[in-house]
Amino acid sequence: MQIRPTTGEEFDVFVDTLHAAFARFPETPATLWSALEEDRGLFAMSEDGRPVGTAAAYSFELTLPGETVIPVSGVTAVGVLPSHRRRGALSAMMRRQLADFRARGEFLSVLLASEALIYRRFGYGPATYTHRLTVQRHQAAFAVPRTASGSIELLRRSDCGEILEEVYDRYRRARPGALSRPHRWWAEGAGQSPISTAPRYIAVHRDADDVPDGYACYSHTAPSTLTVDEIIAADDAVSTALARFLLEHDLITEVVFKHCPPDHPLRWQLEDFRAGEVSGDTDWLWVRLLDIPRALTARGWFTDGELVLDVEDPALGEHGRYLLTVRGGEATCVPTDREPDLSLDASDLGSIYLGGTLPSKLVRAGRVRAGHPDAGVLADALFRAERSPHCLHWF
Ligand SMILES: CC(=O)SCCNC(=O)CCNC(=O)[C@H](O)C(C)(C)COP(=O)(O)OP(=O)(O)OC[C@H]1O[C@@H](n2cnc3c(N)ncnc32)[C@H](O)[C@@H]1OP(=O)(O)O
Repeated sequence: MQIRPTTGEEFDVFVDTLHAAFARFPETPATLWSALEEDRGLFAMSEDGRPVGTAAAYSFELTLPGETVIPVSGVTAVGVLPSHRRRGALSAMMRRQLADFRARGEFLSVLLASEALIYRRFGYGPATYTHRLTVQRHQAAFAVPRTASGSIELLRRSDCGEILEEVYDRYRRARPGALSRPHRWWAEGAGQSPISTAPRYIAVHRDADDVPDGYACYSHTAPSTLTVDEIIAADDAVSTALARFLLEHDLITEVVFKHCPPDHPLRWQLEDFRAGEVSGDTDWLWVRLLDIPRALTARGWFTDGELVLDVEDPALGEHGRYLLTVRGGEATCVPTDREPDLSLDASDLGSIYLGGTLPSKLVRAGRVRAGHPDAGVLADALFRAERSPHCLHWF
């Protein structure tokens, strides 16, 4: 299967081929793909010279534990026509992408997986998680006092100017697992709400100096339901103020918070713990390390320690054993021939990298081999992040 880059003039053919892979028709909103980067698309070509598969990548920044911000490629728009599946088109595009990402000097790539069975073979592992929280409004009395000072203003999405972009950008730099939303996305209204300009109400929180420091994007989705696309806030106090605002909405029986991180405190703030029901617990960002020493030394670390990792990477045909040493928040990572504490494959390393998946869980699951009984919990302490990584950007 021949793989070739797309050209700027082929955007329509690219989107048509992608839509056919998903059995969608062109009425899918045109803005959904409008942030695609012209020079980062690939076609898989059939023998008779027709495009039968697509893949692309966005240029994002990802925040690592310790508030380090790094460039990453975000794999997207992957599709192969149903008539040409299981002949290696995806595998050929993935091989090409991994080589391209390394050539760009990147040491990490990320994606959102349409199905969980597709991407492990290419070295990606689920690394951040998200869930939906449905709160019955009439049971939602708070058990904790109000702490945020400031005010809330109600706007329509179309009247927000650059407020959302600025608030999101400050938030994402401090949250492990969060991706940038490049200006191009906001300018194009690309992707999903609130970047897309689909009708939404936006509750903007401003601090005591009137500077926006949080927002909630929501709409009325069923006769008495408010669905919240996202709450983005500088800190927990602002996030709670926005959640209170939504839960005080008259004529509403339930509020659905679509995207909550695993460490979301809201249920613990309510008098009635059962007023909030968790559902839709799912993986979100999948991570793949392209250069293990660079990736391990780039993130922040919060506990001193040493760990020998033996990593098998079948997709790249590579194998390495590394000594990771953390002292005072700084890590070194060098090849070693010491006996491994953990033996794992690249996708499981991707899963534990941001601190959102406990290594000991993967040991208990039988995915990762521990060299001695304490290895799993030792790795848990080492890999933990300052808070659970979370990503809510759709791409
Ligand atoms: C980041 C994103 O964009 S996510 C979106 C992914 N796209 C979609 O879900 C759209 C619908 N699906 C498709 O277009 C195709 O089925 C794809 C892209 C998932 C797979 O493309 P193909 O060209 O058929 O994959 P390819 O032939 O390279 O398969 C490689 C291997 O993965 C396996 N595989 C591929 N797709 C799947 C799947 N959905 N479930 C389980 N295994 C799969 C194949 O069996 C093969 O295994 P093998 O190496 O053991 O033989």
